[in-house]
Amino acid sequence: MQLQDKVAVVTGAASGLGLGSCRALAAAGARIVGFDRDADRLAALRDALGEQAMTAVVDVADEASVKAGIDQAMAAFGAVHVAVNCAGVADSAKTVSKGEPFPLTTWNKVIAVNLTGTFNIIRFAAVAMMRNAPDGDTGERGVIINTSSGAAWQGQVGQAAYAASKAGVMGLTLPVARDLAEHGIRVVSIAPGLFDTAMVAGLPPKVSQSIVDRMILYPNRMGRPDEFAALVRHIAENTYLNATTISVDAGARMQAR
Ligand SMILES: NC(=O)C1=CN([C@@H]2O[C@H](COP(=O)(O)OP(=O)(O)OC[C@H]3O[C@@H](n4cnc5c(N)ncnc54)[C@H](O)[C@@H]3O)[C@@H](O)[C@H]2O)C=CC1
Ligand SMILES: C[C@]12CC(=O)[C@H]3[C@@H](CCC4=CC(=O)CC[C@@]43C)[C@@H]1CC[C@@H]2C(=O)C=O
Repeated sequence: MQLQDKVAVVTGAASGLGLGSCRALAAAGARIVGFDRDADRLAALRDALGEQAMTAVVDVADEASVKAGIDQAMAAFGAVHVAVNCAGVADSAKTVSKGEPFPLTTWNKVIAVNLTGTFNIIRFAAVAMMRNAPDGDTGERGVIINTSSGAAWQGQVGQAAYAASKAGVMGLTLPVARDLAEHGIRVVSIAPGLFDTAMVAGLPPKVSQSIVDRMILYPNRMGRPDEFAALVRHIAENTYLNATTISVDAGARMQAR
């Protein structure tokens, strides 16, 4: 899809990979609709991108909030062509810790934001995309890009909920692409390795440094949000990519424990 003057909804837009995606899609000429639950940092995004962007405080886990956000995007820009799911949380706990089972509040939160939140955006964005005229050459009406994680294959200690949510994102990619193919809508997920964002800044430095030192092949550093965003842009522009999950992880391979 040619991105010039298209409308891209990005969740998790106030930080990290979502913010990087907003910048890259805007640089390609798209108008940006940034969703996040962090109102203050959304204001900074709007200030940076000016009239090319609108923002809305949206909780992706909340159906009514997502519907209202997509309605706002339609009212402001008249269409949705691209949806990028980056909103996510990484709360962790061991399956049993000090004799106590994994708190279900933590499980439910992680699944609600990472998995149900992704599907909420997919559902409402797809309805909006179906209203687009098909592209004259390709028949394309839209593209949906989700963020899974290397943890979908190789979750670490304490990551049962996070890894399950990200495996869920990977798992829905093919059936949703099948559902939407007849409407000219593609669905592709990305499985990032370790990227330098606020989420990773929340890890103990020893943990992130040990992943970088021992588990990343080359280049031996964390990824930058612009490197993730370059892949988002490529997926949006390359109409032949569909129904798959692409890793961008510098060859990260985790040890058993
Ligand atoms: N940074 C990394 O190394 C990796 C990140 N990921 C995934 O990439 C995505 C983006 O993460 P980062 O940019 O690293 O994190 P981040 O913490 O910098 O950004 C996440 C954004 O999501 C927003 N958010 C959280 N819950 C929300 C909700 N219910 N509704 C709306 N917005 C919400 C936050 O306010 C924040 O702005 C996440 O899904 C994460 O799981 C996956 C693999 C590696
Ligand atoms: C740290 C975190 C969860 C993970 O363990 C993954 C990491 C991204 C790089 C990875 C790739 C893999 O193949 C294995 C898993 C992992 C090390 C994730 C970034 C954010 C996740 C987190 O829990 C943050 O707090």
